[in-house]
Amino acid sequence: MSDNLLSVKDLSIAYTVPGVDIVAVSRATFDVPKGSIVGLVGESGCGKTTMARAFTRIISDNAKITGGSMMFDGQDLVSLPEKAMNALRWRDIAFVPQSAMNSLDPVYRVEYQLNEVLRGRGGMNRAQARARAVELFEMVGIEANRLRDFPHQFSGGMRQRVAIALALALNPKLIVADEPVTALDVIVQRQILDQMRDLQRELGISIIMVTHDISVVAYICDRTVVMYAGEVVEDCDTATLLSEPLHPYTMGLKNAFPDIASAGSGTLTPISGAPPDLASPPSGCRFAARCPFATDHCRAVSPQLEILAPGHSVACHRAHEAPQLREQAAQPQTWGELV
Ligand SMILES: Nc1ncnc2c1ncn2[C@@H]1O[C@H](COP(=O)(O)OP(=O)(O)OP(=O)(O)O)[C@@H](O)[C@H]1O
Repeated sequence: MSDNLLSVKDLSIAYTVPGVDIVAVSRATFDVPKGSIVGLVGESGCGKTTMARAFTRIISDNAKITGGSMMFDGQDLVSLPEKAMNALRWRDIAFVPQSAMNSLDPVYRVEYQLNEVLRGRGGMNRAQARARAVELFEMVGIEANRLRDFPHQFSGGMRQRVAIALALALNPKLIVADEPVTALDVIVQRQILDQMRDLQRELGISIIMVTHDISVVAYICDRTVVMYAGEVVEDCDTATLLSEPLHPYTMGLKNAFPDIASAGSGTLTPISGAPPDLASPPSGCRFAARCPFATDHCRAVSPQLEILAPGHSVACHRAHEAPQLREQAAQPQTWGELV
């Protein structure tokens, strides 16, 4: 029996827009161990949301999974018939979308929206649904008398808690949360992340946490998958990833974000430049144009994701030189304008 709840292997997802194919996710490979929080981190546009949505198979009409597998509890979500996939949604895999306002309809009271899931999908009767709604609100720290409120009557942080309550409604095994704390101030972020961690431990569920902010993964994730331009470039337990990153992009991300636990002190060094256009990515390493350590070989040949140490994969030709590169990466001048 595998210790992984989800195993993603060589997953590719492409969007078709007139005249071009945008490969938003390219041969992504990583595992989500049972009972763990796994972060998917990378800059905007690197394919995190596309991949996160693929786990529920609710993707845009112009998107297509073009290869690979997603083994969830013994079933491949890529090839699962739609009826079986639909049965898994909410019950086994629940999604918390990027903005809680997107998941809450402003014209309906929150209890009505919980009922849609509890009664509509969970088959509960009125009394069972009411009891479960009260329980869910207690779990996320909101008083039950607020169930009759409309979404606009809640603060941003509370709306996010409601979205988490909705995701927990039918006791899923996996919650996929897309930037669940991004729009919130750092104190509320910390409260919500603490609560997600407590609930995850209490219920033994797994969470995939999608974020552009490495301080969020540092705060809450057991493992972290770093994505760049549609590819997984590093995958490791979070403590090792932060203390001994092997990929220059991970080293750069670490310098670019404040520490959530210290509420943002210290100097930040951004990675200059922008990710490549996914409609025509470069043939070598996709990060080469922004990497202070790139060589001609990096620009010419795409590095494969390889296991360099137990549980630590990286896609970088210079990963074996990481200790020296880390020292240089810690200097802000290393990340000055690249030509
Ligand atoms: N419906 C769509 N049609 C065409 N291209 C799309 C569509 N949705 C996303 N893309 C493209 O796919 C790529 C990956 O986008 P995606 O939203 O998955 O990235 P992301 O890392 O989640 O970024 P963000 O945090 O900004 O949402 C981007 O180049 C984006 O422009």
